[in-house]
Amino acid sequence: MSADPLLSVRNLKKHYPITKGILKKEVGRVKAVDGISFDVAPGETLGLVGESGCGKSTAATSLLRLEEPTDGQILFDGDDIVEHGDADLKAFRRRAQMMFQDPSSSFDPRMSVGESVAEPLAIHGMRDRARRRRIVEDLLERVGLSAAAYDRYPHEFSGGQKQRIALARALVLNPDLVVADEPVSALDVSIQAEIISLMRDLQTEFGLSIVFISHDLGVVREVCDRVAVMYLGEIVEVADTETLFSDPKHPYTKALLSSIPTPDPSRRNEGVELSGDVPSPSNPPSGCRFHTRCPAVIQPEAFDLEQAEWRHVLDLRLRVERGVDASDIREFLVAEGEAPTPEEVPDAAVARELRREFDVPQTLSDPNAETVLSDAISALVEGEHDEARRTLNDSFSSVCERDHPELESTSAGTSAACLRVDTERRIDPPPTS
Ligand SMILES: Nc1ncnc2c1ncn2[C@@H]1O[C@H](COP(=O)(O)OP(=O)(O)OP(=O)(O)O)[C@@H](O)[C@H]1O
Repeated sequence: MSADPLLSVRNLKKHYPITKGILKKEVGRVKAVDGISFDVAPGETLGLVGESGCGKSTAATSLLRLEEPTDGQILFDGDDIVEHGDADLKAFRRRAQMMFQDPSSSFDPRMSVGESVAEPLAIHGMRDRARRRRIVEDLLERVGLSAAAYDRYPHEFSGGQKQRIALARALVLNPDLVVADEPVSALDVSIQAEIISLMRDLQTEFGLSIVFISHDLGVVREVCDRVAVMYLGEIVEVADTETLFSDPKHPYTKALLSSIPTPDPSRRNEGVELSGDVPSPSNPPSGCRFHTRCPAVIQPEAFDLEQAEWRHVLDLRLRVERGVDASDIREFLVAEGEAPTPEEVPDAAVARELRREFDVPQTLSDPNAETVLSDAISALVEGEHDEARRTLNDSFSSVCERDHPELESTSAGTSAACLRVDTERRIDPPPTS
């Protein structure tokens, strides 16, 4: 980015307290946004993408101070808006607007479209009603509606038209920044394309910076100059859009990209499957937050397992840590007709079922790893849960669980927070020219 950034977010955090009892004692925190940093240049569109619940909307509302951030700096044109008092905050709100996903709930049904769009002008002190009307009628035309829309009511318009009206309202104060939270997700695909094209035209016309939030990578590719990928409250990769799509570096970005439907039949089976559930932001995993699901999670140097095999072994270990009861497996095998009673189910069948459940091969490709695993499984089958857990933990732990990766520059000239990227960078530093 050549120009000074319009917006610089540094280590932004938003934690929500989890409270209990009538005294509302804090018993934990949802780390919805947990230390994100990024810049947006004048006239640039930055995409913020990630699965549902990763903290995109919280990032949006916190960076506009619609909610108070827990920590961090938000520099807008060089001033930290976290420090702003009421007057400065009001001045900032003229220059930074928000657009929401659902156009239907964005409008007061009792106010005419014109009154709704003109409302920010009135709030910011424009008393002259006729002048407000002129500005709004002009804007309604620029978003592809007619000036006559001024006196009509929101229910008379379709979803796409309402989003045009929402755009007019976001632009009425001639802002420098618009934060758009899933602005086209509620619309039909054909209408989405119209609104995206309109946003682009208006961005050029108004010289706007946009933070564009979406879970839809296809839309992000259409709209954004650069993209920041979020996972569980953190940014894991930042790249210009074309590089992100052609040369993603973070395993999470690769998985997100591979889930986009493709019409090319030869590429349909390239999907990277993510294992495991999305962990809770109130208790995020240690080290790299993605290690519980990452297909590229690093294995201990002592072993040489196939990558997928290692992933499954680690899944089994993480599950054993939470508790696996061999007697449940015995009951299951009785139901499957393996034996008449749980006591009669052979130990070997329990061990086989446990491996099958986690897609772990009946014999691992690395004999040393196999010895450890079979010892641990034998302990588990005999009800020695702690012993099994210790054996697995001693041998099958990953550096990804211990070390938290920071955003580092990659060989593609982008940034990613992954220990593999860090290793690659150290082995093969990018040219410094
Ligand atoms: N007011 C709140 N109190 C407690 N937890 C919250 C609050 N708002 C959001 N969260 C939690 O913070 C996390 C991030 O939510 P957020 O809505 O920012 O994610 P998102 O990526 O925008 O998801 P979506 O696309 O589904 O809106 C979620 O676990 C959510 O449940």
